[in-house]
Amino acid sequence: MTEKNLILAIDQGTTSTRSIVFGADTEALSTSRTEFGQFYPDQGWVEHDAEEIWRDVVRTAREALEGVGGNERISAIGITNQRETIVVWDRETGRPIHHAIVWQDRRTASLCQTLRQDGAETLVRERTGLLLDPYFSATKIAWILDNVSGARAQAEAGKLAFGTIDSFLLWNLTGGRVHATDITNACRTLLFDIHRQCWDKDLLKLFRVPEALLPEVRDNSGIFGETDPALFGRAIPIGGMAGDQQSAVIGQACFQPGMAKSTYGTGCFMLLNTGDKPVESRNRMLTTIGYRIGGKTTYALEGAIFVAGAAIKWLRDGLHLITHASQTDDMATRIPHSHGVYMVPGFVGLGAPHWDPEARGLICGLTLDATAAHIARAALESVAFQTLDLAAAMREDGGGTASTLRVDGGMAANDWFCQFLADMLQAKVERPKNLETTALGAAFLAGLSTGVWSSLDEVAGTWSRSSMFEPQMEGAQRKRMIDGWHQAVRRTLSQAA
Ligand SMILES: Nc1ncnc2c1ncn2[C@@H]1O[C@H](COP(=O)(O)OP(=O)(O)O)[C@@H](O)[C@H]1O
Ligand SMILES: O=P(O)(O)OC[C@H](O)CO
Repeated sequence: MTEKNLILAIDQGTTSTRSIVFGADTEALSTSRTEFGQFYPDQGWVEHDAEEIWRDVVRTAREALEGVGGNERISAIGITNQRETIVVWDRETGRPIHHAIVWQDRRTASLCQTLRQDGAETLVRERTGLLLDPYFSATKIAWILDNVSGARAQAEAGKLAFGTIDSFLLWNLTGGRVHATDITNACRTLLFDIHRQCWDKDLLKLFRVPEALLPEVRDNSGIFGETDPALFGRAIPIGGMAGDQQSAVIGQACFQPGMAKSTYGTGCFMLLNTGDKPVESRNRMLTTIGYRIGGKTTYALEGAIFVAGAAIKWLRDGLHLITHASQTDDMATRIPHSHGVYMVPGFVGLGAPHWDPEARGLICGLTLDATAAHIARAALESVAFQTLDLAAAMREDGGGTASTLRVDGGMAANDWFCQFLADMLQAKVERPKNLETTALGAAFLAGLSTGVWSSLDEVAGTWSRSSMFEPQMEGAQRKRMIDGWHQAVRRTLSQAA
């Protein structure tokens, strides 16, 4: 019999869907990737077509499997996904009743504001570790139930299902047999108590979400179900699921308290492992579940920045200053300093630590000798400055100071950025050999449940570094730059900080 020691990881991100087959040595043997449509039906609204996402998942998975000669050696599938984005679908037909509402969407900002004024934030914070912000899922679910004709009544009658993207994919992969999610996705909905680790009736009432909509919540590693044989030629177990940022924690092997990773994709998400205790933040960081394996929960502190690589994408698609994201590396290197130009990429408001959905972006400090290179450099710098703000907040929260930050995601390929990040953080920045850390994390979770890897220690042993960046910048220059950044941020906030 052929040995089954390969894992198919599905990484369903905000702008792209990837399927990657990994070997037991963590090498990516075959990859298929596709970008998909972003819909902006109104100001601050962001939607995806969940059916397009599903078709892309099937196509890329089939292509990745073809790259390794078919499904014969596949032990399991792991799923990782953009978090907080919601889908509501009809249990009978499997069809979504509305486009997916994406984590970046701000349409429920005023509802969040009303709930805050009514004093609901304390309850939300205590139970979920999160804040009342349109970023999270609950208000988006309520929006669909209130705006799609007949949806609320159907939801109450148990005819509809809600899921984050992992759950929607699992439902479809299993031919509509399994309605489940994993704990890292559940804990981002605003409906889940991270201490008791269950859906919370008070929160369901607060957000007016009927319980009949909800999926079952499971550990990150374990058999969630088997694929419909019609999809990939045989039934394949789905052995692991996690939200993409937590999956990157696994892929970066940040298994010890005090270890931190930052993923630079569309947004940037920094997670610090805080061990088996949730750390409450005084600085508007999120307390979240890092992973739960074998019933054992590891918590994390998280700083969420909504725009990281998206600022570089905007230079390309909005301003047409560049044709490839990687050009920004050269542009930033060519000029000796930023010339006092700052960009605050508040395109969809600002996340941690400000949580200001009404803030908007700015570029400031322009003089006639500023060039495209200064703007490109300011965009890269803004992501490092934001990471610095997160690190400072986590330090004050007593979450510890990571002397080393492990980075991944598309932007982490940029050497100039990684060096500037090390300079700002005054910490070492480590880049792993495999930058597809998110997908690798999902592969680890799936492979742990089917015996491809036997323990987290074995997984940690596979991590290896490709580059290390150490702080070099002189103190006074660093301070000047950081002061300028904070002045620029103050100008973007909707209410003076
Ligand atoms: N060399 C680079 N320098 C700066 N930004 C980059 C570079 N390569 C990719 N990016 C940015 O990284 C993002 C893509 O990263 P990725 O991890 O694929 O994101 P996601 O999973 O959110 O779709 C894009 O927004 C792109 O602009
Ligand atoms: O698609 P990414 O990689 O930017 O990740 C999105 C996050 O999960 C949103 O919380």
